[in-house]
Amino acid sequence: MLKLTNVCAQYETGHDVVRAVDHVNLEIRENEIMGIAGESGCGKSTLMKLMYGLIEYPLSLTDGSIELKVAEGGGRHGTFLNEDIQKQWWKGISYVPQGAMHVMNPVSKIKSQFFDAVCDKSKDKKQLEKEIAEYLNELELPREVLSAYPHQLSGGMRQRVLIALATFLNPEIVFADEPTTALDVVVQRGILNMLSRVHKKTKNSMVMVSHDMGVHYQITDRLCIMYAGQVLEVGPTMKIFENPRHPYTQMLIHALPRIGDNSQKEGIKGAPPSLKNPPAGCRFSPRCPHCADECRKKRPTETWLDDGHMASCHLLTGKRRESFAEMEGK
Ligand SMILES: Nc1ncnc2c1ncn2[C@@H]1O[C@H](COP(=O)(O)OP(=O)(O)OP(=O)(O)O)[C@@H](O)[C@H]1O
Repeated sequence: MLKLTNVCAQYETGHDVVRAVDHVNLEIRENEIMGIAGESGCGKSTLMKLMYGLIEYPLSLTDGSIELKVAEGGGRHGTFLNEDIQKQWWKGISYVPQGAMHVMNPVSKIKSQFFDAVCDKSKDKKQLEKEIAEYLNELELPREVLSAYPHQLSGGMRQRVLIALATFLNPEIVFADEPTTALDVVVQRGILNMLSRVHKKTKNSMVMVSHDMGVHYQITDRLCIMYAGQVLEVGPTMKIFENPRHPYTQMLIHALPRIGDNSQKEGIKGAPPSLKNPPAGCRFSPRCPHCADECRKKRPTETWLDDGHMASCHLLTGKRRESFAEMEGK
């Protein structure tokens, strides 16, 4: 339903450009939760903005296309390209941005924020308020939040209100950017449960950006691993956790703490490259323990493995494939 083909996008910053997204191919399917993971600055939020059609200065799309197909129903079906995806905001697709406090109007009660977002003049206000209260109730939020200002709610409650606001009109795709960041683990679990509940009820698709692999493990169906503006691996989440194919993903997963495992966990040495002047070849090669000459020179192609699992690494192609498979088997 949402397809990115060879997408490249950059930010203009005075004299320089930051190539935040580079040749990305990705598909969001019906009724799935797709997770986007990677280190800070790898382009996760930018990719999400592009999928949401939020393409405005200093960000521009320099190559490729983003195509949204909305199914029949509600009089909003059709195919929308790039910036035109904005025509589907709220009803067709919606966005739960990072930082609930910053995106809500601090001087407006939650009720007014719902009325502004829903913006259905044909509906009687009392009826609309009743529907909103019923929806909040379904999501286990008290109706009293409607009379509150954002600062009167806790961080977790504000985030839940934002999710309710974004999903009230039953959009076909919900984008959530770091929905659990800066919340303690108990509140985090509540937010993840709420997202799962909305997903099960509406059967919509969700795209969730998080740098927290634990969050992806708990909630996503498929996972996309980004590094330095590129997609290194995509596949069913469980497959990626059980059998990560890209060395970067392997290192990310091996660095996760596990109950009963007291071994010292090592972080990934080095730092991601600058997106103003990224290295030729594989962008992970300066940090990769398997780096060879071809990795420094040539960008690896996408290699599709079994069951919709893709990784982009020279170890998965040509002669090195067999020796890598042998080494992994040991
Ligand atoms: N408005 C902007 N102007 C210039 N550069 C930007 C802008 N927004 C982001 N960038 C740069 O684009 C790159 C990708 O940023 P992006 O926010 O998409 O990464 P991210 O993976 O979401 O990071 P984080 O997890 O820290 O939010 C980074 O190098 C960042 O500095």
